[in-house]
Amino acid sequence: MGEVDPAFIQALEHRPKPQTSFAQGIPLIDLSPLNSPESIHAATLVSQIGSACHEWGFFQIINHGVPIQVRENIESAARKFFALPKEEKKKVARDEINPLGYYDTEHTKNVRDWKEVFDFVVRDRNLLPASPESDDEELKELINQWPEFPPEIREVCEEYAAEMEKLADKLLGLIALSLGLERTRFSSFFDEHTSFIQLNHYPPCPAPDLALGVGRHKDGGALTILAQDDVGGLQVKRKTDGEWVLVKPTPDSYIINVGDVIQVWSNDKYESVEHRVKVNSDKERFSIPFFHNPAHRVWVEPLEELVDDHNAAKFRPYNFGKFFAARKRSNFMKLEVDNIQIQHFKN
Ligand SMILES: O=C(O)CCC(=O)C(=O)O
Ligand SMILES: [Fe+2]
Repeated sequence: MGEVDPAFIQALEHRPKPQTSFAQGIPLIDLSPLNSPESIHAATLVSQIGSACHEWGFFQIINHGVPIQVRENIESAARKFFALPKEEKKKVARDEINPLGYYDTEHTKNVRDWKEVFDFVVRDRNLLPASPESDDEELKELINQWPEFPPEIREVCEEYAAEMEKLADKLLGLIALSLGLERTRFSSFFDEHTSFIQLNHYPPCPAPDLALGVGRHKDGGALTILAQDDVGGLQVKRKTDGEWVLVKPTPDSYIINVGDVIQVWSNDKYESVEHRVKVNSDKERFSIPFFHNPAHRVWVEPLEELVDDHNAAKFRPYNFGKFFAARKRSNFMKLEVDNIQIQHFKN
C-alpha cells in the first residue's frame, strides 16, 4: 500500500473505478426566470426544479445571482489558507469541545477521507445540543475560530455566507412550490438555522484507486449548495441504475442537492442521493459546500399537507439537533458503529 495509511483504504466494493468521462443528463437549470415578471417562466422553472429533485436529487444552477467576485474572494482565501504550514493551520484546529475550525481527520462511514477542511457556522454563537443522548438537555454554543492568515478570510467568508443564505431561500421557495406548497412553507424551520460552510482541500493522492476524498454518504441537512473548482471529482449515485457518475464542472455554477430533511418533509417524494468524492494523483481540488440546516429545535417529519389516508407518513419525527450531534460525533472519530441515518426513523 506504499505511502497511504491503511485508515484511508476503502473496502473493495467501495473503491472508485478509473473514470474519465463526465455524466450526461444531470439537469442544468437557469434561475434567471426568478428575475422575470412573467410568471409563465417561473412556472416552467418550478417544474424543472421538481423533476430534477425527483429524478436525480441533484442539479446545477446558472444565473443564480451570486456575484462572481464574492465566490472568487472566498476561493482565493481558501487556497491561501490551505497553502500555510500545518502548524499554522493547527492554530485554529477543531477539538472535542469546539467542532469548528481546521482538521484533516474526518471519517465517513469509519474510513478516513483524503482531505483537509476548515468549517465555520453562518450564524456565529449558534446553539446545538451538547450530545446526541436524548436525555441530555444541555446546549452548547458554536463559536467560529478565524485564522490570522490570510487576513481577509473572515470578511470574505461572511460575505459568501450571506449570499448563500439568500440563494438557499430562493431555492427552498422553488422546492416548496414544486411540492404544491406555499413558497414560504419551510421558512420558519430556518429562523435559527444551524447552517455551516466547509472549505475543502483535496491534495493529490498517490492511491486514487484505493482512497476517496469523501466516502459515500447522504447529506443530513435540508439542502446543499456546492461550489466546485474545474478539476472535478464529485460522483453521484445515479438513481436509474445505481452507477457512480462524475459531475462535470460548469464555470460559475453551483451544484444543489436535496438532503435528508427534504426527503423526510416530502415524505420520500424527493430523495437524498448518495454521493462521494474521487481524488486525483496529480491535481489538488478545492470545493466549498454550504449545508443549509434547520434550527436544532426542529422536529423533522413528513409535512401534513403531503400525508393523507392513501399516503401514510413514511417517517417518525426526529429532532434535528440530536441527529446533527450524532453525525458530528461519528465524523470526529472512528467508531465501531454505523452513523445515524434517516432510515432509522422509517415507519
Ligand atoms: O467536495 C465535494 O465535491 C463534495 C463534498 C461533500 O459531498 C460533502 O462534504 O458533503
Ligand atoms: Fe455531501
